[in-house]
Amino acid sequence: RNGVELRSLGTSPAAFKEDLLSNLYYRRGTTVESASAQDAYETLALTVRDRLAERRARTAAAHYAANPRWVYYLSAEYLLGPQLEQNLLYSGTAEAARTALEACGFAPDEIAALDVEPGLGNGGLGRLAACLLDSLATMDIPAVGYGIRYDLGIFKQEFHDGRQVERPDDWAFQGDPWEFPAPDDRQVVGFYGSTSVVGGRTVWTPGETVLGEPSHLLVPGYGTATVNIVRLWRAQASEASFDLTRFAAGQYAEAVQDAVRAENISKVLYPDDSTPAGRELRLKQQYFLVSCSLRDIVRRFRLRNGDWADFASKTAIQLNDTHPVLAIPELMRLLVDEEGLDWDHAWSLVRRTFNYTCHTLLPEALETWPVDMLGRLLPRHLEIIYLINAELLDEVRARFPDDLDRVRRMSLIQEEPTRQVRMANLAVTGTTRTNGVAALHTQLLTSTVLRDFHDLWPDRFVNVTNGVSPRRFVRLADPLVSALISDGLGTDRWLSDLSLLSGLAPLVADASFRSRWRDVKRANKAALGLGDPAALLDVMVKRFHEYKRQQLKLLHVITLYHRILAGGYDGVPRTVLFGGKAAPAYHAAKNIIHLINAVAARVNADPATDGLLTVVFPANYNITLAERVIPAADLSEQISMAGKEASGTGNMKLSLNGALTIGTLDGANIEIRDRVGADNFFLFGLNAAEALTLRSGDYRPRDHYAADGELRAALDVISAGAFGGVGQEVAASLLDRDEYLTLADYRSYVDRQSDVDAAWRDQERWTTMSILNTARTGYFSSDRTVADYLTHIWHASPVRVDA
Ligand SMILES: CCc1ccc([C@H](C)CC(=O)N[C@@H]2O[C@H](CO)[C@@H](O)[C@H](O)[C@H]2O)cc1
Repeated sequence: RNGVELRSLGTSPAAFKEDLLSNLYYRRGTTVESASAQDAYETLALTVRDRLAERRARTAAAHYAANPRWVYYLSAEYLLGPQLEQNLLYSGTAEAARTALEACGFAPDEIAALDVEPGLGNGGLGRLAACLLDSLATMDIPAVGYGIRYDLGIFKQEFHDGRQVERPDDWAFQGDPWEFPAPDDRQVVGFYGSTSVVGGRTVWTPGETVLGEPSHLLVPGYGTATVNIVRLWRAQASEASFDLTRFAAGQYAEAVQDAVRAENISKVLYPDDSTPAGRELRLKQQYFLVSCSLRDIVRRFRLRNGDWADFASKTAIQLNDTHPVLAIPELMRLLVDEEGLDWDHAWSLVRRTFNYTCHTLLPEALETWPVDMLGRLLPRHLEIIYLINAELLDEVRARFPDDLDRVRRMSLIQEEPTRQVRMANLAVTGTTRTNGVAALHTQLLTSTVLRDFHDLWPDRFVNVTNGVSPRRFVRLADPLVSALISDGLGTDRWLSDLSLLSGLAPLVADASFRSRWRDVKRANKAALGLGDPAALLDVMVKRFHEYKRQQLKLLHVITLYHRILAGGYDGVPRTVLFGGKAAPAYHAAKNIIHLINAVAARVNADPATDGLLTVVFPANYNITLAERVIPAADLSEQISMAGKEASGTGNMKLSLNGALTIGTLDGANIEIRDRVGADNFFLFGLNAAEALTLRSGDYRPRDHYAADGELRAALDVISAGAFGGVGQEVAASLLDRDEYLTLADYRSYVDRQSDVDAAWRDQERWTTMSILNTARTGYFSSDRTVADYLTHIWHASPVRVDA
């Protein structure tokens, strides 16, 4: 644009080294001789970032010229992972960087270890958002991710006497070289206050305002010039908030209290991943994200478009679960109150602009907000929600006359026991498409929690099965298997077309390929350094939740221990690895963590288990650790109660890295099994319908306790306090309630584990199954997921960016 030519940065090692040195001097203000490792890291990051920023400039120019239809992804969470390795790979400068660093006397691995990961998410939902952004850029789709730049990310997990202890995660303490602050795009966000009608228009006068300052990170595409962005908002006090009078009077705390109050909005990520904390600050965070992002989206629309009628055709906004659903009444407010559009026109634009992804089936995870809290914080939005509700219920009454129960169930307002706004109902009502994240999940959504809405608007519901980025979770995490795959296929094009993995299937007949495949897995286990690399590495890594049933894996461990103590043990040597955090207020999950560490201490200390059974639980499971554990795994534990795990994405990452799955017919496990073949999947347990029947019938967990000696022994040893008196409440809740049918699935699970042992003993058979798991799970690429979103929901097209 305006004929300004961008000088392109050289890609040669010499050019890279030259830039690294000049950045060290001019941007870091130090010299090679006196530079610290942190200096080297920051300078390296800037030098790599510059090369991506050059592509970003070209991308922005191409997008401006194309005036395309945009995909905007609104998410309260992003688990982007460490940025350095990714940006070295995507900029093609990994080798040049290593040579330049060594030439300057820096140790590349020491420098890379300084790369912190922005832990701006809890688990599956946050990581999916990051994988989708990676695929959108790789597929040249004009897209922006919007989120919150929390000062403190997901807590750091430490174990003290086996108990989880949470430590604040001040991830940007050293600053973040990858982000671009953009203070000139600040937005003003209002809260509280009141509304009045002036000249037929409603005016909201907020009681307080804060500023939203954006900074963005680059989201490079793989194997293409496109570089999109993710824009993260940080709350700041409006300059007027510092109270000089109070300061002069020595009331220092009071002088800054408004500023602190404002900044608190983006201070910390809420560490819950199932039960909403229901705190007003969380609601403030959600509106803060929505208000800043919609204003920025409208600003961008106006750069190239003048007619509101074009807004929906130029803008597809995806709501990542209910957390950003206030965007629906907020856009109505902007269009009706600020832009003066009439209600119906505004409503049709809003509905055509938004789409909603639901990520859960747990009733307690579906957010509702107290009417009085929402009405106090956002008075105009509550009015708009009431108006939307009135129209909805008119439609319901017209379609299902005299069905008061249905009206009560579908209302956006829950009346009993307290008046609450149902965010999932608002999400379905105010969007064009609602999708689940796996076939079973979408089917259950439309037949249970959202059944009424499916009855009213069946075509609004569509399934889009999750996926994962093969660049992050195969190429970056597992360079050894990536090299072997490229060698086996004779190309590395599989990295942008994962369906090519199917070309590996015939290689199961090639004994040398099988042996190289085994060597890679063993090398990855050795690199992980947890347990004997020759042992079967049995991995369960995910957030702790009783529906995911880490407690079932633990009962299996205790059963194996008992079998070893009993003598004549014929199981294969096994290392059982747990990884994952529990929400700080989720005591049942924290008790399970405590018990796992107590059992591990006992099993690992007992010489009887040497060479047979080891239990490891590395603390602080995050993307960085996942990238080390997943390539090393032989067995993937996906053992949730059927009908509870919406999809799972760890299951996909582990299969793609050649781990075999033991699992239930839940979430995406079903689709993984359908693709890898029943012979290459260890299935067990009740399916969703059977589980629901048992759960809603008179399920008595004690019957299983009474009927199964090994189960009884495992529960008794816990209840007896044999593991340092830890975990008795875990055993008690399994015997009394067992909400997630752990005891009902125990026998089927433990017996299937014996089949795992049998398969492992035949290493050629195991390796064949492992190669077939990788070969047949190309479908679970987030590129395929994005292609499905484009076909069924977003309808956006790629814009070519010249290299
Ligand atoms: C309000 C508290 C809260 C916060 C986060 C959530 C998320 C929806 C929980 C989550 O991460 N769900 C997971 O999303 C993944 C991506 O779609 C799925 O693969 C997992 O099955 C699902 O548990 C629920 C409730």
